[in-house]
Amino acid sequence: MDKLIIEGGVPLHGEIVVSGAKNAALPILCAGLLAETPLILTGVPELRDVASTLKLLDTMGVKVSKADDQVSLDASDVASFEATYEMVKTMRASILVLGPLLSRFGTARVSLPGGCAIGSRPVDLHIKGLQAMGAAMHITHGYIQASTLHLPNRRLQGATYYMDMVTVTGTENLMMAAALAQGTTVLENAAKEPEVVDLAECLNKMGAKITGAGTDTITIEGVERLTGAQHHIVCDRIEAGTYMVAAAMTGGEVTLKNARADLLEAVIEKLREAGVQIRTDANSITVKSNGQLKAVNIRTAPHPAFPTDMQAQFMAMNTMAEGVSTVVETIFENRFMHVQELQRMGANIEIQGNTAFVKGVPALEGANVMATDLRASAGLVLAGLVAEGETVIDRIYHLDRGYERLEEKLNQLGAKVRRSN
Ligand SMILES: CC(=O)N[C@H]1[C@@H](OP(=O)(O)OP(=O)(O)OC[C@H]2O[C@@H](n3ccc(=O)[nH]c3=O)[C@H](O)[C@@H]2O)O[C@H](CO)[C@@H](O)[C@@H]1O
Ligand SMILES: C=C(OP(=O)(O)O)C(=O)O
Repeated sequence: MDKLIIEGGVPLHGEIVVSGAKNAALPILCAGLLAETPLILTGVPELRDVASTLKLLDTMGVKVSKADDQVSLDASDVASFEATYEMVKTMRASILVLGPLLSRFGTARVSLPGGCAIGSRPVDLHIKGLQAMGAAMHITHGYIQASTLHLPNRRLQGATYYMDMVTVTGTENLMMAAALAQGTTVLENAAKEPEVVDLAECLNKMGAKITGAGTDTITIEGVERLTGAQHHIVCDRIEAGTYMVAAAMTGGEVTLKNARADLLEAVIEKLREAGVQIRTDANSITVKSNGQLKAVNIRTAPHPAFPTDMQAQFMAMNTMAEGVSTVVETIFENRFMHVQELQRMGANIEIQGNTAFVKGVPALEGANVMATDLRASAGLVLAGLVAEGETVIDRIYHLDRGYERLEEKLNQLGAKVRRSN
């Protein structure tokens, strides 16, 4: 199993290009199922989750071709309407095929994702939303079995649906389902994440009629068919945020190209509060720090508030900052798996319920640590970059799910990172 070995203590300097967003690419690849002619995507990151999604689409009969960051999907001959347990367990975002399959083909069989390291992660709102649109939904043997065969013209029926929690993939699944429904769907208390907006923009290019994406009410006027289009995936704000924290912690100066400050307001605000200098323009962000940071309190919440996907990285930063901070996780009940590992590196952290109390220490120490989920692993990499001596991170396949060419990009900035097996 691959390990990452990091020699800490090198300030990062230079420039890197931020990749396309994993969390935009995955739903948009699934949206390819909706199109009767080829969908062409650029800016698709080279990630394990993207490879898993392409494999899943391939098993359904979608013709997939890929060259560098361009992916072309031809869903004119889909023959299977199933996402098996084997597929869904490697990547829970596979649930995103449910809405497209059901609305275009009237039938879908998708394994329930179940929980994961960060929490229970139910999909009840995806299911209830589709039921509100008239679908027959049955859960049997761990699978969601969905059908529209009893509905007029076998089409989902537009509905108004209030989601009682803000759910990103739930909003995306229902938006894709509603795109081909008969009549108008209104999604209330919808997720406002930039990746939802990117999906809506792609769907509109494919012929959908969606307004309000990026606000908490999204209106989707169903159309009879969707066609292919060309779309460039929005930049990965979480990847950008992770490198921003890396520059801040190591006391360097890093420019991120293809990064959008308007998608990172809460993160930028907190870094400035920590004493980091940040300059932005339309398409890039420059972070400069002397490595002397002040601890900052964090509370995760749906966009535009502070993202849960940046919580572990800021926790790592707080461990070496001056002062005491609280980190409150309100989205996932178990997203503190990095804490025990950071403690192994000398961090002073105490957890009470969904709050971590972090007291900055003068220095972290390199140690052997274990990656447990994607962003927890990113937090450990950041800690390793400033720790004294060598940090060895085991189980880095988690990182490969979401960070394109991580060690290459870090080394480009002067870090000393290598992979070994
Ligand atoms: C592929 C992708 O885009 N993943 C992101 C997505 O995950 P994902 O879409 O799975 O997360 P959700 O936004 O759905 O989850 C938010 C909260 O709603 C709850 N919930 C969700 C659905 C549901 O049917 N019932 C329910 O109770 C969850 O348990 C959680 O407490 O948003 C998360 C929150 O920003 C991010 O951490 C993930 O990186
Ligand atoms: C939790 C994440 O991804 P997923 O929803 O795919 O598990 C993430 O991107 O941090």
